[in-house]
Amino acid sequence: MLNIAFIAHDRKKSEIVNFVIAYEKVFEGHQLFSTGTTGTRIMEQTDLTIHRFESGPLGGDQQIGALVARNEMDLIIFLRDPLMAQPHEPDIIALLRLCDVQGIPVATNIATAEILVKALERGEFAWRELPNKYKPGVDEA
Ligand SMILES: O=C(CO)COP(=O)(O)O
Repeated sequence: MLNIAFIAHDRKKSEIVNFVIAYEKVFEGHQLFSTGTTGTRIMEQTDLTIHRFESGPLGGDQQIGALVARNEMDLIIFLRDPLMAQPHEPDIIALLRLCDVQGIPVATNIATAEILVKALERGEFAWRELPNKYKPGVDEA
């Protein structure tokens, strides 16, 4: 069982709801998390149970980031709105940065989300369940 998070900005909410409906069977065996409003919207339209954190602007991205920092989040679908400024932009950047620090698969658009969910469906996330997972590292300059 993997930990999966859903996050979508307001003009991407319908897109993420439709995406999760389409792959509900794939997601139902996993532990699901979301920011506040995204989770409410998904639960209204599916039978999934999602642990909802605060709304994004109130700290929800950071709460998900805390799990990422501990390498406890396995996959994030984060449909960002690239055409609208967000008041909590620093939180969004921080979350994506932590995903890169830990090597967490994160989709920020629907095309990547499709590819990752198909990989999930095929069982290609088994490496996330290994005890040591991915060990982040950097090359010295
Ligand atoms: O703003 C968000 C992510 O940055 C999403 O928050 P909500 O799901 O509460 O709308």
